[in-house]
Amino acid sequence: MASVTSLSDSVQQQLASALSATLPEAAGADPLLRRSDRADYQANGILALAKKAGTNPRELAGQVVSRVATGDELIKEVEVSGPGFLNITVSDRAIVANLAARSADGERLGVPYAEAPGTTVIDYAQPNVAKEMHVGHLRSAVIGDAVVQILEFTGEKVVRRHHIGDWGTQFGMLIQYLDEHPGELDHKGGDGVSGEEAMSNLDRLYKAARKLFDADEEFKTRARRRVVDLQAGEPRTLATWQRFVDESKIYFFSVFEKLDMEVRDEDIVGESGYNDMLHETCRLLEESGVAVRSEGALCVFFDDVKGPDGNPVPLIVQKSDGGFGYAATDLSAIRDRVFHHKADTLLYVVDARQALHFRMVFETARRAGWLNESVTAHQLAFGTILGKDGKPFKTRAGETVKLEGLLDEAVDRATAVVREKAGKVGLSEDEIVENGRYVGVGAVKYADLSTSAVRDYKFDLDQMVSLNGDTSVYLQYAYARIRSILRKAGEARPAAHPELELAPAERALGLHLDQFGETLREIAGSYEPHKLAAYLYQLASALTTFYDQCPVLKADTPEQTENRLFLIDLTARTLHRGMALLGIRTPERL
Ligand SMILES: NC(=[NH2+])NCCC[C@H](N)C(=O)O
Repeated sequence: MASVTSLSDSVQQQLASALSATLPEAAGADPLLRRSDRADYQANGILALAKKAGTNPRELAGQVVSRVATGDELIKEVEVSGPGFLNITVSDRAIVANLAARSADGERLGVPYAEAPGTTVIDYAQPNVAKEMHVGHLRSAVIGDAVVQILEFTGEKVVRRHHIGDWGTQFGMLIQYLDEHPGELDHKGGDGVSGEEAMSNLDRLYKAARKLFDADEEFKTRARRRVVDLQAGEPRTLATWQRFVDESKIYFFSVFEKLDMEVRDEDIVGESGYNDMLHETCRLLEESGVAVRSEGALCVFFDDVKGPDGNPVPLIVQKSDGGFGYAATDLSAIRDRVFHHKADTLLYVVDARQALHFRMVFETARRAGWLNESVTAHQLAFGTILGKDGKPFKTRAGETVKLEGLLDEAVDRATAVVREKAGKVGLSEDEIVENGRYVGVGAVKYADLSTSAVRDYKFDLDQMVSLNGDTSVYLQYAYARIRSILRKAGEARPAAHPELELAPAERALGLHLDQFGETLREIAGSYEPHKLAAYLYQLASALTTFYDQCPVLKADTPEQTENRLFLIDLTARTLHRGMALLGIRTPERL
């Protein structure tokens, strides 16, 4: 099936050609079409073009109007308004015909692929080995997953990278401790260790190792030696290190599963994965003069990065003791992603508090020539999750909040909400449990995805599972309600009736459905999934108005009923697809 040109794109093209026929120097100029309350669209671009050409804007607008073909095909009416705007109304027939073409396009709903898709490597969902995941990791996972889904839908080649923290000096202490207490990571119940048990094992071990490290000088020395062994790739040390990684992965996967999110083992390439590249990265930076030795350390300096004392704060690529840190790994990862994976875009879904690190790393890579105009890197920085009190989210004891507990609580609350209505819908206990899970996890994801990522937001479960307002469960109910009407009407896909006149609420719904592809196109360029959430919420709101004003099963004629069924069917499929792109399920019955 074929992709569908949106009504707004078609109108835009017609205006642009009328415009360039009227004013040849305006060829290729953008008529700046926007949705409008006065008509379907308003074009605001003529004003500026007329000024530039030294002609009267209203006159120019009038000439453009006289060149636009009007009728039933597409543009029904176009008129000059105000100082030189155009108000455009499209025909009912064009709306329904456009939607019918979308409906015929199966799963893609007429959404075109990007014209020139590229390769994006996206770095997201990157917890740390032997450490509990926190709410920041939740944000990275949820936002990153949505961006992956949206980019893949537009045809972009996406390489996923989970840059887990699995390397560094802290492993010396852990490895040494485990070698001295070999039973500590054994699983009591045999092989089938749960994620929770894995994490509590690791946590206990971490605390014990830390305690010994701080108290016992000789242990400290032994631990430091193991760091050297690890970096040298000494086999026994590596084997012990691997146990930490494996145990942590059991835990990570259990959390990702709870999040209802696919993470593939082969996409987990942690900091250790770049170990072999570190020396070469440093050599390249030093030989090109991008990095210089300063007090023994290999450093990159920036004019605009200074400490409180006014002295420059460099990016340290290699410490004076020869050790490599976070920056060396990230610079090596850039080389791998650009030269091996042939990426043209690198994305990093990481906490805004790491913005300076990434700014310095990206600038260093630019100076080295690894990044340039055609190979770019962006941090999709996200803000902090706050508690209800507006302070960073902590438990009462001041500890960071455990992710699993949070998800469990969301699911509990959601299950209660689902249960309340379950009788009316006739849900079985299994369905209640399954829906509770999809509604609860969806609530958490949607809350995260419905505000701009850089903003902090309050984690408020009551609000998140509320049936009214901008929540996932509101959208999920909108979907389920349509599905229930369609089931009542019989499962055959309803046909469109372009010959019918549309009510205002039908037009509004139809014009919004038409914008799906454009919304995705915009997001694929700006990496702002919250705009998809906003789109879907507006879609559900347009649907609510439609229900209020347009009886479906009791419409005036059978054709009108079928056309309305057709409209809500396409709405349901658009909701379903859009929510799936956000990583949220839409149960059939709720
Ligand atoms: N390439 C990167 N540095 N990615 C981000 C890694 C995030 C890091 N593991 C953390 O927990 O903060």
